[in-house]
Amino acid sequence: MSVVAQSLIWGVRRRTIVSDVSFKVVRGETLGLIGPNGSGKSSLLRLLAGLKRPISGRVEINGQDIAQVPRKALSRQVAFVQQSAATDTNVTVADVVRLGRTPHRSALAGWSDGDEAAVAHALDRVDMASRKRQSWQTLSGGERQRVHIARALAQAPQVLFLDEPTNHLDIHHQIEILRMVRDLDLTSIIALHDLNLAAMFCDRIVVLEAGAVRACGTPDAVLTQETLHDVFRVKAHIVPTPEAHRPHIRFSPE
Ligand SMILES: Nc1ncnc2c1ncn2[C@@H]1O[C@H](COP(=O)(O)OP(=O)(O)OP(=O)(O)O)[C@@H](O)[C@H]1O
Repeated sequence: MSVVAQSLIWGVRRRTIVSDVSFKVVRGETLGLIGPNGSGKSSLLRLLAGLKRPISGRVEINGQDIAQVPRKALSRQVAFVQQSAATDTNVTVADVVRLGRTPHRSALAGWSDGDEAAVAHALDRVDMASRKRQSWQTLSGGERQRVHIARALAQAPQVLFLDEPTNHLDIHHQIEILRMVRDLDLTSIIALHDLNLAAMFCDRIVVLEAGAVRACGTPDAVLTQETLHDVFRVKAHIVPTPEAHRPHIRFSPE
């Protein structure tokens, strides 16, 4: 499914937090959202996922204005992995992932084999199948993050929004999760702080600065010395890699 942001504006009181943001993500694409702390990445993701209403502008998913789509129908299409999603503590890992099936169930239908298979598959994808009976409360931060991703996968969305999904993850699981998201047959938009991971796994990157789009394009077009200096206030060398459009950034300590 395609996602289109059209002149999105959002803010609180007199402060504009998302400032006239427009871009298009095509079906199957993995878009990275990068920017300094407070640049508006989470706010923009929430607008795109329909969790916040813009002051003006609109979001279209597959050509449909999401403001016109009923919430349950939207949650069959769109899943959102939040930065620090709260979860009731007195539940098992499998219970948390089962919640992902909610949009697909009617009040009358019981829990089906299909639901159970979706949960098992999602747990498998994030390498947590062996922990399904473990209490949520006893998981490490990285394991919780992987279970939240499994919940989103169990939702069987066509568009996946992830806010800093690699927070808390060790390097193996950072790479595994981003590789899995890239290879899923769906459209994904991921807020990331690690610019090298964004370069490795995103087809295109949007750079946000003070709520506005500063640059948008392939990793090599966007991750330039100038942008890194101006937006992130760091000195860096951009090292080409054998993979087209996917540079490696070497940060300079000075
Ligand atoms: N509901 C709100 N009320 C007031 N200010 C808000 C609200 N939501 C977001 N902000 C402010 O808007 C700015 C952007 O926040 P947001 O969380 O979108 O940034 P971010 O780019 O995701 O940041 P980070 O990289 O630190 O996670 C921040 O300065 C934040 O304090």
